[in-house]
Amino acid sequence: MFRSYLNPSSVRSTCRFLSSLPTYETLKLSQPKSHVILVELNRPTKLNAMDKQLFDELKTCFEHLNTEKSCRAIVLTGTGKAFCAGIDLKYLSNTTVNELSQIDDVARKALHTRRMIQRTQASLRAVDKCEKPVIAAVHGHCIGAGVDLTACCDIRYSSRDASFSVKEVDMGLAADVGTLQIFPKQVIDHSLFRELVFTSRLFRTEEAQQIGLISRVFDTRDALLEAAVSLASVIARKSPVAVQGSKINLNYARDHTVDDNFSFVSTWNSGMLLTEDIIKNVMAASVSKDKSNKDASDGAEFEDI
Ligand SMILES: CCC/C=C/C=C/C(=O)SCCNC(=O)CCNC(=O)[C@H](O)C(C)(C)COP(=O)(O)OP(=O)(O)OC[C@H]1O[C@@H](n2cnc3c(N)ncnc32)[C@H](O)[C@@H]1OP(=O)(O)O
Repeated sequence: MFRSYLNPSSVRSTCRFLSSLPTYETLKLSQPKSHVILVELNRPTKLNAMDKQLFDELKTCFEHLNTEKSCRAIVLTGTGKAFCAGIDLKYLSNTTVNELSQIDDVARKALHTRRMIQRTQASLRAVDKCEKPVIAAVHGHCIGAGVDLTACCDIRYSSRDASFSVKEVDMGLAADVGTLQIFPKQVIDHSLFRELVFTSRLFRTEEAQQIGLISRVFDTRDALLEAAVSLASVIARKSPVAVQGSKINLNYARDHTVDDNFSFVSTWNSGMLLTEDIIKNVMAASVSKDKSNKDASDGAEFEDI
């Protein structure tokens, strides 16, 4: 299906790029447009539930894409009928019951668990820390760690059939890989968000939009993917210095005080304002003015980083 997005001019760079990509068992990668990478969680028979291998591969994949020059924007979705049904319950019980039963000392049990949690956090944080914008395209079930994963994405779109649950309270735990750590800095309706966290109840796109979890909803999955890929392509045509600098500054601002944010960006831009991309944008804008183009960066082509 995604091959239909390819246009002849991007085919050569697509092939060059794809041949250099590592392959994964639990992820599927493709390049639907120039500089856009589609990452699909790929355990469809388990509704893309996340086991150790998927967590590990997710981290490796996003760390790779972070420095991959041919990638400027990423769409993250799931194969099959769901985005993600959360942590793999077999993996969870293996790590929390079987492995711990072989350790006697309570402190050592705690440290073993802590390492497992931190490993899982590092996997999802690789998405958050990736300097290329990540657009989540959510369809079907999005449960537990699936919601955590969307919290690590920059933009979240869904299809109308999507349903969500912050399932962790029903599992007897506080969500620890994104939902409670990132969303409180982003959601609009904190009262509804807390209700959804405390009850674990399933909610649909209307409430997901109300709290600000989802920004746009599409009638079908095809329309969702087309919109997500097309948005990624718009972003990928912009100056990567500006886009990646914006993501770095947005994440920094989320995690620091206003004073810190102003200080950080002054230092950041003291170097970044020297980029040739500014000249290219100014020139493209003056040309586009003549031609009444809407998009100032239309026509400008930027070097990969
Ligand atoms: C330290 C780490 C911190 C992380 C914490 C994370 C916490 C969480 O993620 S809590 C949430 C855990 N997930 C769940 O509780 C969801 C479990 N799944 C379901 O309730 C149902 O599958 C669902 C309502 C999503 C869909 O139901 P449906 O009838 O449409 O499909 P099923 O026949 O149930 O599922 C199809 C096959 O997928 C397997 N599967 C689904 N979810 C999981 C999962 N989370 N882990 C492992 N496997 C899962 C399901 O067993 C079916 O497989 P099979 O039996 O082989 O056909």
